[in-house]
Amino acid sequence: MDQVWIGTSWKMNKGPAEAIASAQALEGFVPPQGIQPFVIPPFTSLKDVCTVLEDSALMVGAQNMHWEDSGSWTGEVSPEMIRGCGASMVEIGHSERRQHFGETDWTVNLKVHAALRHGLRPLICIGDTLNEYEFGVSHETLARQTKIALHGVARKDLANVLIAYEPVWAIGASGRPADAGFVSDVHTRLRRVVQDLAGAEGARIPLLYGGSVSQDNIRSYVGLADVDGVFIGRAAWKATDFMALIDSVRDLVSDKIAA
Ligand SMILES: O=C(COP(=O)(O)O)[C@@H](O)CO
Repeated sequence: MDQVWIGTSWKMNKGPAEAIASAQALEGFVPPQGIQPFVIPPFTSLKDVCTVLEDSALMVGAQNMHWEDSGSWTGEVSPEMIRGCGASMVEIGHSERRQHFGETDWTVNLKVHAALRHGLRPLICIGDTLNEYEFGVSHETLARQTKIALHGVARKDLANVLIAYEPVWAIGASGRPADAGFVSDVHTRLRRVVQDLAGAEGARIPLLYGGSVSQDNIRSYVGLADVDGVFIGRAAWKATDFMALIDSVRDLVSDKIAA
């Protein structure tokens, strides 16, 4: 592993003024060696945040995207529009979009192809529901979501793909953080899935964990061998908290990179 990814999505929070202020607070941040930080603001601030963070160490992404280049898709945003704002990443298939906005494994696949076609790095979110977890079929669900998301993707493009395992039951104020042992098991199995799909290229896809990550538990996830980063919500919305979370795993990351 050559780097650890630590990012936050601001979800539907921060209007333009607050988003710019948060970006300005992050602008001069120098992350510890081996950590690639990223922020994912709402669309209304995407261009402004990209401008503020243009020469910074942070990457910027969008929270969603349509798969077509343009057309009569009222309310949607195309890959070119996102590129035009200056973003280099795009979050695809977050469970909140699957749950509330009809996102399916198949639309995730279309969006992954579109992102790669347009030079955007897709951050593919996969996750098991509480029912799936309790019935013991999490691994089947995650393998299915991963295989469909990556279906037809050329091996050379896999170097630009990120996957975040985010149990639906772990996300948000009512979620409970996943046990590190369970995350380790999931990631080890996911590693096998991507390796079976795409050999050495698949084996290098960064696998992040997300869901109620906080200052109390971040080290338990980042310390795991098959966890290549974390994707954080609430606990990282304040810029100072985000930077503190990153700083708190400095030693773990340098050990990981050296290993
Ligand atoms: O949803 C996510 C995690 O949210 P938490 O508030 O940390 O539970 C993840 O996608 C980052 O936005």
